[in-house]
Amino acid sequence: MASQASHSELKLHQPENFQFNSVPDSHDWLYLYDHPFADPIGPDSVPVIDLTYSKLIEKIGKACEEWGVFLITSHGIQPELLNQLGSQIHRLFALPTEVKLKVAKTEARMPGYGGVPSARFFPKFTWSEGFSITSSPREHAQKLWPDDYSSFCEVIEEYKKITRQLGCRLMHIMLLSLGLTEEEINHTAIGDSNKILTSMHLNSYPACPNPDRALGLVPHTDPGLVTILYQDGVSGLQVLRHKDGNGPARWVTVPFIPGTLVVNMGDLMHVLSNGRFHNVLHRAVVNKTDQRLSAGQFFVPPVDVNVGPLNRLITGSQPVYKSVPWLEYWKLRETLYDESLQAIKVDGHGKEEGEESTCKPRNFGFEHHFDLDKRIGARSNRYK
Ligand SMILES: C=C1C[C@]23C[C@@]1(O)CC[C@H]2[C@@]12CCC[C@@](C)(C(=O)O1)[C@H]2[C@@H]3C(=O)O
Ligand SMILES: O=C(O)CCC(=O)C(=O)O
Ligand SMILES: [Fe+2]
Repeated sequence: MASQASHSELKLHQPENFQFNSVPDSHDWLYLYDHPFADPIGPDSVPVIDLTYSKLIEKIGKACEEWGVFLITSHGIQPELLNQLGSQIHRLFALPTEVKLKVAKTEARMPGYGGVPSARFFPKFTWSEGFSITSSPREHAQKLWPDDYSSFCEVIEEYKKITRQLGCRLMHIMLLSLGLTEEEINHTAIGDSNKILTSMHLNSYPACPNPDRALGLVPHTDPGLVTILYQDGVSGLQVLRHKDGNGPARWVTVPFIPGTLVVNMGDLMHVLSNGRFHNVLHRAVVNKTDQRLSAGQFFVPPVDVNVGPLNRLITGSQPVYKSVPWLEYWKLRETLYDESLQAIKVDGHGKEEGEESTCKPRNFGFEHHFDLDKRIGARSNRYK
């Protein structure tokens, strides 16, 4: 059970409690315009890949290398299931705060209602609520809806099962695109799809009185292999685009296209591919009129598996990263955040030109107003 202290802190920072006409200082970000916003039409439009395409392997490989994110259509998940997922997420976040607090997280990485672990590296609160699901949601659902918890569980379980197969299929295609044979794929850390682990995180970004000043989700890369993201009708996900050498880094909005799902590369896919696949930096912004809902499904290998550049990719060339157990990398992420990849680089592979820390400067221009160490302390205490 979460302590009273964490309950009151969580409650204080839930946007639904804000009856203000403007964003309070605790949620007021200065850093939103660190990079310009791209025109989403033309060369800066996120690739959309129909999974029934011919030359699918090449198309997926290209999108992984050039973008690190793409939208998929014809993925085989019934629109009805996606609609049900959207309705259940809506039903969850529409519950009164006191009810949601019955299942508040006791720690950032635990399942339940609350924020995301990466938020503690940032000086301000985000305009969002979250709900993490690591195994079955049943125990929490029973507390939220004692008389009707099964519909939530059934939809989540079904969606998890189907997207799990989809994610494993996509990762298989990604490895084929890197030139691996079926035999070689079987010997990789992710060759056995039965061993892949997944977890889910549901997000609600309430409409915000001043979206130019608030952020839905802090800029981050996903630490694992890949993520499949469902968005329920409103766009808000932005990816930082700078890989094509064409102009300065810019935030590109991933459009909402009905029936599509977003796929993005995490740090481990970047490592496995010896830096070829782009672990895309992304964040979520909010808007003035609509609540936005999303659901991320995160794919990771078993904790004890060693993750390093694939043998096939380092024969004849230098590995860019060391091979480390996934658990070790995960711990590095917990402390170093956006500098964790740098920590496992093979000596001699310094920062690439143009490569910058994802959230630099750490104080986000708040140095005159803000003591970030205190904020990180306050945020971690929330889970104590
Ligand atoms: C299920 C999980 C994956 C996640 C950590 C968590 O325990 C709960 C939230 C998830 C999320 C969402 C935002 C980005 C992210 C990196 C974070 O800080 O929290 C991911 C996490 C992850 O992939 O580790
Ligand atoms: O809600 C979104 O669009 C982004 C979610 C996300 O990046 C995450 O949960 O890791
Ligand atoms: Fe993410």
